[in-house]
Amino acid sequence: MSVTVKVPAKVNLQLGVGPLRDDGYHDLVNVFHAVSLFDEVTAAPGPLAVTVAGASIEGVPAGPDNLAARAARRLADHLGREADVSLHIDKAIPVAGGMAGGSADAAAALLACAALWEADVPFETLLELAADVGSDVPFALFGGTALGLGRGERLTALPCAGEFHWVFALADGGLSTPAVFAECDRLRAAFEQEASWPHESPDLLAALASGDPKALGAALTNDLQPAALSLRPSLARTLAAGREYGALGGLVSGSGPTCAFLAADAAHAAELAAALDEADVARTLVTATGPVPGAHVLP
Ligand SMILES: C[C@](O)(CO)[C@H](O)COP(=O)(O)OP(=O)(O)OC[C@H]1O[C@@H](n2ccc(N)nc2=O)[C@H](O)[C@@H]1O
Ligand SMILES: Nc1ncnc2c1ncn2[C@@H]1O[C@H](COP(=O)(O)OP(=O)(O)OP(=O)(O)O)[C@@H](O)[C@H]1O
Repeated sequence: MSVTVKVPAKVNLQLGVGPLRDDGYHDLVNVFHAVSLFDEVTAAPGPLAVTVAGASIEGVPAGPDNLAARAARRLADHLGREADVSLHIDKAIPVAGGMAGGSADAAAALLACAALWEADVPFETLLELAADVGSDVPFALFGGTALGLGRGERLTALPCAGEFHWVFALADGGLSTPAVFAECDRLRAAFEQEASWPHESPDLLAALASGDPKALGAALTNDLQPAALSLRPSLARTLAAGREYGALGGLVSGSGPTCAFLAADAAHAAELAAALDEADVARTLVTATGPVPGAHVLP
């Protein structure tokens, strides 16, 4: 018997970063949006092991350090049982790309193990266990569009009308999330910018609620973008090309280096992806839609 869970990537529509906390994290105003790029995680009985397959999986640990294995151990601890599960990850979400691929696999592993072990774990408890594994993990269970406060783990669903069409420009190599947060702090100190408490953007929330892509494109913001650009200056060219070829909006996704561009509809997304491909400003271009549901067991 085995259980397979499908889990989406995310893009951050607003990422407001507050001051550094004593525990090494930053308080965030994090508007998450789940998009149709998916990993699949399959759990089967056996000694704890992780295998990974996919076209671009360099740097993904196969073994106990994989976030999926950490999630399985966290659930096993909670249930007071052995983490006797063999996990296989089929990866399509870019690695270290700012789209929460590892967090997605952790969320999928929690759900797959709960089903495999026939453990009746309430959704609220799964969200708490998810937050112990990483700040982005609860949202991968939650899906849709949501506001994340605290480290990003305190979630509230946001109204979102219709479907948005995205183009993702994937970069060569990843960026380390802690390094990008540290660069954000360094830049703020260097330019004597006081980190203020972020607030939800009313324009962004209104654009989501009305399903207006033009308004959403104009309201996208990411406080980590200057830090990602500082560590990876070539992203400035990618973002400029998106603007030049008519994206309704564009930004670095989370800690980067993936850049996300909003299109008016499916045809516009395909055109934009082709133009950016031709301009040679990214390793590869993929189109996706959002919002999509969070992690779920496949029949
Ligand atoms: C950039 C985002 O992807 C936006 O959704 C997330 O904030 C990152 O979430 P994540 O990858 O799950 O990050 P975690 O594994 O929880 O934390 C990794 C490291 O990122 C930094 N970190 C993360 C989240 C947060 N709110 N403040 C931080 O400063 C800390 O240095 C932390 O040690
Ligand atoms: N299942 C996994 N998939 C990808 N990376 C993993 C996984 N488990 C552990 N890792 C490690 O975590 C690092 C970051 O991977 P991930 O793909 O989650 O980054 P990310 O998408 O930038 O994350 P986020 O958007 O949450 O900041 C990888 O470089 C790898 O060393």
